[in-house]
Amino acid sequence: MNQVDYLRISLIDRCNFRCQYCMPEGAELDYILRQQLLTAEELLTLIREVFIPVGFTRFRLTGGEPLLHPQVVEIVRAIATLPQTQDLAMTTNAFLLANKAQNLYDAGLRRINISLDSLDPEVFDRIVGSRGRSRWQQVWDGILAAHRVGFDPLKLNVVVIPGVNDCEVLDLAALTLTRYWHVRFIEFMPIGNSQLFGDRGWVASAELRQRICEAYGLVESQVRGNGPADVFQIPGAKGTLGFISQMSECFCDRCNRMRLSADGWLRPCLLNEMGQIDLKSALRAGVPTTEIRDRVAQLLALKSEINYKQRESGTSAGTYARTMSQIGG
Ligand SMILES: Nc1nc2c(ncn2[C@@H]2O[C@H](COP(=O)(O)OP(=O)(O)OP(=O)(O)O)[C@@H](O)[C@H]2O)c(=O)[nH]1
Ligand SMILES: C[S@@+](CC[C@H](N)C(=O)[O-])C[C@H]1O[C@@H](n2cnc3c(N)ncnc32)[C@H](O)[C@@H]1O
Ligand code: SF4
Ligand code: SF4
Repeated sequence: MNQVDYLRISLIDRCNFRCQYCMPEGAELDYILRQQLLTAEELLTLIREVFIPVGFTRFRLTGGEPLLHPQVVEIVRAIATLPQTQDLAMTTNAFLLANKAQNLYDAGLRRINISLDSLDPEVFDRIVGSRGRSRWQQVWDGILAAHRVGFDPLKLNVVVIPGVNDCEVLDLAALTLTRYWHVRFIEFMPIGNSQLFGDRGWVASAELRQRICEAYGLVESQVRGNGPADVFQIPGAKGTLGFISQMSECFCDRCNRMRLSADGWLRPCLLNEMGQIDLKSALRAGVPTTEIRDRVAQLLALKSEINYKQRESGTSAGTYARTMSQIGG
């Protein structure tokens, strides 16, 4: 069994975007009430006294949109300075990044993954739900700021939606020719908007690789990371191309992660709701962290049984009580 040492932490379930595939405009979402959110202090207590002692050393801050958290820089600094932290990264939509990139870097964040689904501002705004105000330029400025500040590796996440942005795959791949950026194509999962999925399905990574290979050639490659991407490179390119193929392939047998939601629920598997435990309530009820640690260790022992197993390529993964933004995608 793989060692489970990677914790994806959702700092906040709210978001300033409304991506069609995640939390589409008009969808009724129950946001976590402020008093139900883990405080920064509670989060750091759990990391220091529960997660690190049971073997977690790699952390990713995600959401919702992690940059909306008012103490994001302080949280980064606190986790980055723990001697046991081997890796700390963030996944963000970059809308608020331009002004925060330097502070995050100075606080110890070194790598960042940014969602960028289109190079065409109109298409982008349609995907993220711009509500009449274009968002593309501000996101692009955030990416450039992250590059300038020195985040490395700097990865761009593209959820490929058939008929919406799949025609841009070659242009997005071409970003890696002259830049040290790492573009990753993600198979759209039916977890936030299954209606969109029902209409159009998803595009298999193998098909995208074929298209890119015919245009530019493609060889196997590598980039630092803890996730499920298969990494390739256009020969001679500065950056790499990653393919995250959760619909067409099963990478659950190499699963190395758990997720902590913004309200303190620990979730052993993204696609299976079994086994979750409420760490915040335990902490607030005064349960000693040594006992919470034992509960997490027991869950770790069960994780391989909970890992998603009902995968059938191309079919819906089921319906979920929580969206990606709520779980910490
Ligand atoms: N099915 C499944 N998909 C995942 C999981 N973790 C990440 N993904 C997918 O991978 C996408 C990219 O995740 P990122 O937040 O960029 O993180 P990562 O790929 O783990 O990051 P690196 O450490 O840079 O490799 C997510 O949006 C999901 O679509 C997982 O545990 N299960
Ligand atoms: C939930 S978001 C949270 C972080 C940040 N707001 C962002 O968008 O990067 C994390 C990642 O999940 C991906 N994602 C969200 N819904 C998805 C879906 N239905 N299928 C595949 N990936 C999805 C996003 O594209 C993003 O890369
Ligand atoms: S994918 Fe990220 S940016 Fe888009 S709605 Fe979900 S949480 Fe927000
Ligand atoms: S679906 Fe579950 S078991 Fe599979 S990689 Fe994601 S978290 Fe791990």
